[in-house]
Amino acid sequence: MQHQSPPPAKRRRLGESAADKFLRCAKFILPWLNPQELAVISQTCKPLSLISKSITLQRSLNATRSLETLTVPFHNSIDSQRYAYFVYTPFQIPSSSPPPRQWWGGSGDDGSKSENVSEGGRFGVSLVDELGERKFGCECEKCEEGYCECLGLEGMEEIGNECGFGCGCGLDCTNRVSQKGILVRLKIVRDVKKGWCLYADQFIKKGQFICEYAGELLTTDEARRRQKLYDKLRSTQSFSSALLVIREHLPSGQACLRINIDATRIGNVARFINHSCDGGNLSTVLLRSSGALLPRLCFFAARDIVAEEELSFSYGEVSISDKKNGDNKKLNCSCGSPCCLGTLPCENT
Ligand SMILES: C[S@@+](CC[C@H](N)C(=O)[O-])C[C@H]1O[C@@H](n2cnc3c(N)ncnc32)[C@H](O)[C@@H]1O
Repeated sequence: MQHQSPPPAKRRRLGESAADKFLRCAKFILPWLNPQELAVISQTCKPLSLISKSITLQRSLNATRSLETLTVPFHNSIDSQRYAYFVYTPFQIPSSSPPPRQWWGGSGDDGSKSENVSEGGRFGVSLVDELGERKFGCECEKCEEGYCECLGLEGMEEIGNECGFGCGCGLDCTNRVSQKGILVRLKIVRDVKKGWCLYADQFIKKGQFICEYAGELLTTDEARRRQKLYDKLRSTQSFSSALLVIREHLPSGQACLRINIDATRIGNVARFINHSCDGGNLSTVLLRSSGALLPRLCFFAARDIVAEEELSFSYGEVSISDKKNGDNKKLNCSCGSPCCLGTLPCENT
């Protein structure tokens, strides 16, 4: 049998199709890479450099990886960092080590919401069994605006109740304002002193829901371990952590529920909200939802907020020990408010 080589034109087509396959694979794989890996691979050849550039652009256009209804872009006019890299979750999740990879910035990532967030997912740790049966909850089917007969308020301003997975009503219930994701236009802006900052990109009315503080739920031991690691990283390089500790005093007054949420590696846009010594323009509410084991920390507009305003809240009281902390641990505050204390509150984990 005689083997005939294809004519030159056909050979070129065969060559092109191998290149096409290579590019198709690259377009599939590169969005899974982190910025360092992307930078390395972009130096190997021109086509991969072009794909990396397009991924970087897509990433800078939407921090939410299409897991929210609205896009949240990055804006940076002060240095070359185009975006902040972290894994996006719209809700609290159990801690994950190592953090999973997440596809981000490929073509087709057009900013439209790609996945419906399940009710179970939104509540993180729920009191619903594996078959989805309610273990407890209420029978409500229709609730009044902001009120469900089944859920009595605790009488504490910063704690609220919403219908949830354990209720008979659906996601369109009016008593679930914090469960529909981010519905106000936001953007993430780079500042010389504070790093990334979350900004309003539209007028936001007082009382409107902004977002929840989403991230990994940690045990206290793990929170302490990570805080030590973050303090060390900060002492050697420019590094921002987003580990929040919430203490909820239970009605008995005898016990305190401690919740550690780390949005440093896995989180949502709330990880970009900076501290302000004057309390900022956001109020925080611990929201309990029927069927959920743990409350969620949610941000609401504390007053009318205009477009282009930075969103901020108070990270807590600045203690004398925060001010005395050695240079390694002490963080200077640049909130710019007239009552600025010059030091960021430091969580004593
Ligand atoms: C939850 S993160 C906020 C987002 C952060 N700016 C970033 O670039 O990712 C908390 C960190 O932001 C910085 N930060 C927050 N508020 C600040 C303030 N008022 N002044 C200076 N830095 C601030 C500190 O580095 C702090 O550890």
